[in-house]
Amino acid sequence: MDKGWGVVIVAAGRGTRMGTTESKQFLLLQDKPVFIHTLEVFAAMDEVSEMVLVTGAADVERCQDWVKEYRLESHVRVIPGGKERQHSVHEGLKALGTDWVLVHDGVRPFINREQIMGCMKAAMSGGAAVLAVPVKDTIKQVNAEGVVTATPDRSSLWSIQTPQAFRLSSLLIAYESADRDGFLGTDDAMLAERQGMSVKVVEGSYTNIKLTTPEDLEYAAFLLKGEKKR
Ligand SMILES: Nc1ccn([C@@H]2O[C@H](COP(=O)(O)OP(=O)(O)OP(=O)(O)O)[C@@H](O)[C@H]2O)c(=O)n1
Ligand SMILES: C[C@](O)(CO)[C@H](O)COP(=O)(O)O
Repeated sequence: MDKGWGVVIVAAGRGTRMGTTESKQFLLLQDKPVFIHTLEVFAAMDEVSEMVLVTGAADVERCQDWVKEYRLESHVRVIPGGKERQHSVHEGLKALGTDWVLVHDGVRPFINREQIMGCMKAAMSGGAAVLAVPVKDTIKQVNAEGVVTATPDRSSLWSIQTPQAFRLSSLLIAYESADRDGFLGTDDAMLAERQGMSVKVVEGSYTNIKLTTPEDLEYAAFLLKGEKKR
């Protein structure tokens, strides 16, 4: 029997680039913590059978309280993460018992069902898929002296987002291999690519931002106002 889809939402980072006292995943957007906005999108999907929220060890209890407050306790388990994003994702993967997995950043609250479904469908036909958008700027490679060394052809460059979708057993093998080799990647697909897996890119939306630096909060408030009007 197909054991369906599990979701790992990572929210164990410190948000150093945001520079706030409170970690960015716990900041309020229209009175609701950022990570709750994110959880609610996945919790509303019948296609999702298991969901794990990975947070800092010191934040597990207050996250459980928030999860109860927003009536998500039947959907979400809260577990402690690790030092880097990759370690947190690995903890989440080990906690799941599904056939397929979506990995998503807790600080990308503007994801929607349509984009998630696109990613799931592409993974089920090809094994792995990531949401992404074509880059809008010209990208240059620059050396330590601040001098341009190359201008890659923009038509082949994409800005990679989450969710990223995989067969759980394959991604676990990729994570174990990275762990053994001391390899640290900046997204989940990088680890799958190391195993020779083919990763399909699914075009998403420029509004699926990762809250990273202070100006992102103003844009997030603007986006949320627009959502409420619809
Ligand atoms: N040890 C870590 C580090 C990051 N993350 C999560 O990974 C996502 C994307 O990471 P990023 O934006 O880099 O978050 P931070 O590490 O918190 O930010 P910064 O690098 O500015 O400190 C976030 O939801 C973050 O909470 C995590 O679960 N565990
Ligand atoms: C996984 C990710 O969100 C894809 O864009 C991103 O790579 C996370 O990177 P960060 O260094 O943790 O911001």
